[in-house]
Amino acid sequence: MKILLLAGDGIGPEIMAEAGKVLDALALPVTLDRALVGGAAYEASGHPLPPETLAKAKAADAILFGAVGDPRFDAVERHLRPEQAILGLRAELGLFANLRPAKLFPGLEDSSALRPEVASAIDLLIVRELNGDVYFGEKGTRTTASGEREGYDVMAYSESEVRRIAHVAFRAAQGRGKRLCSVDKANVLETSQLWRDVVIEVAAEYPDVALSHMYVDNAAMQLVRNPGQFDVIVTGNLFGDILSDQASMCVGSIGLLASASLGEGRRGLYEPIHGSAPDIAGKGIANPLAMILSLAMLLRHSGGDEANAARIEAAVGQVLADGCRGADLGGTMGTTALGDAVVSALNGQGR
Ligand SMILES: NC(=O)c1ccc[n+]([C@@H]2O[C@H](COP(=O)([O-])OP(=O)(O)OC[C@H]3O[C@@H](n4cnc5c(N)ncnc54)[C@H](O)[C@@H]3O)[C@@H](O)[C@H]2O)c1
Ligand SMILES: CC(C)[C@H](C(=O)O)[C@@H](O)C(=O)O
Ligand SMILES: [Mg+2]
Repeated sequence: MKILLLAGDGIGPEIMAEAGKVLDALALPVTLDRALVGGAAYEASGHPLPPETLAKAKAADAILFGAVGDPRFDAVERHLRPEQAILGLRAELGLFANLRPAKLFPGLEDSSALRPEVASAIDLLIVRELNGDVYFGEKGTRTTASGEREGYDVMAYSESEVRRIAHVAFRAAQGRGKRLCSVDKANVLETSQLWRDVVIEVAAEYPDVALSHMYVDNAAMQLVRNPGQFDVIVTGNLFGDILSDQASMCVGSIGLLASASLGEGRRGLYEPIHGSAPDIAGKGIANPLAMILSLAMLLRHSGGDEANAARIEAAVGQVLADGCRGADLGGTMGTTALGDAVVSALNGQGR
C-alpha cells in the first residue's frame, strides 16, 4: 500500500511525527511518500495544493493528513489560503463521505465537558457529507443596489449527492446499532427539505435500520443533553463540521477525534477533525492521539487491515486507561511522550 503523508501546518508536523512512529513500530509492508500542503506549500511554491502534491495524492492508496491553516495567510485571496488544500483534495479525489466517530474512552469520564454518567453513554458516528453544501456553492462579494457590500455563499444539494451519502450512512448503521438520525434544517431550508425527502426514499432499501429526523438546532442541544441516544448521525457538510467539534468535547478533547474521508473506491484521506492549532504550535503539547487514531482508520478502510487498526486503538485505549494525559486533558505529558507511550503499549500487547 502506498501512503502519502501530508503533515501541513501548525501542529500538523508534530502530530504526524508520532503517527510515523506508530507506523514504524507496526513494520507494515507500506511505501511512504511525503509532500508539502497548505501554508507550507504556499510559502514554498505559491500554491496550497501544488500540482505535484495533488498528483502524489492521486497516485496513493491512502493519504494521512495532519492539518492546514496559518494565520499569516488569512488575508491572502481565498483560493490561495491553506484551507483550500484540504477542500481541494476532498473535491479532486471525490471524497464525499466523512466518517467521524466519537466514543468515550474508559478513564476519560471526568474529562468530558458533560457529567460522567451522560458522557459514558457516548458511542456515535457522524457521517458528514463532504463534497457539497454551502462549502462548494457559488460564492463571492457584490455591491447591492443601495451601494453596500454583500457576501454570498449558495447552499445546494442535488438528489444524487444526498442519495450517495445516505447509502453510506444506512450501511454504517447496519454495521452498528441500526439507528440513523438525519440532521437537517428542513423547517427553513429548501436544501434540507430535499435532503429529508431523499433520505426517506433511500430508507426503503434499509428496512432493518430505524430512521429518525432532527433539526440541527435541536441536535446540538440533544448532543449535550443525552448524546447516548445517537448511533449514526448523517448530515450535510456545514452542520457536520460544527456538530463534530461539539461531539469532541463531549468525549474529552478535540485532540481525540479521528476521521476518514472516503469516495467510491478504497482510497481515502485520514485526518484528525481538529485544525493546525496555531495557539499551541511549536510548544510540543499537542495531543497526537487523534492523528494516531486516524492512522488506525486508514489501515481499516484503505488497507483492509482490521487487526492492526484494532491494535492501534487498543494501544491508545491502554495509554488513556493508564492515566496518560496531555495538557488538553488536564495532564502534563507532551506530544512525543504520548506517542512513545502508544508505541510501548503496542510493543507490550500480547505479553
Ligand atoms: N482539516 C484541517 O486541516 C483543519 C480543520 C480545522 C481547522 N483548520 C484550520 O486550523 C486553523 C486553526 O483553527 P481553529 O483554531 O479554529 O481550530 P483548531 O482545531 O486548530 O483549534 C481549536 C482549539 O483546539 C485546540 N486543539 C486543536 N487540536 C488540538 C490537539 N491535537 N491537541 C490539543 N489541543 C488542540 C487548539 O489549541 C485550539 O485552542 C485555522 O486556519 C483553520 O482554518 C484546519
Ligand atoms: C479547514 C476547514 C476547511 C475544515 C472544514 O470546514 O471542513 C475543517 O474545519 C474540518 O473540519 O476538516
Ligand atoms: Mg471543522
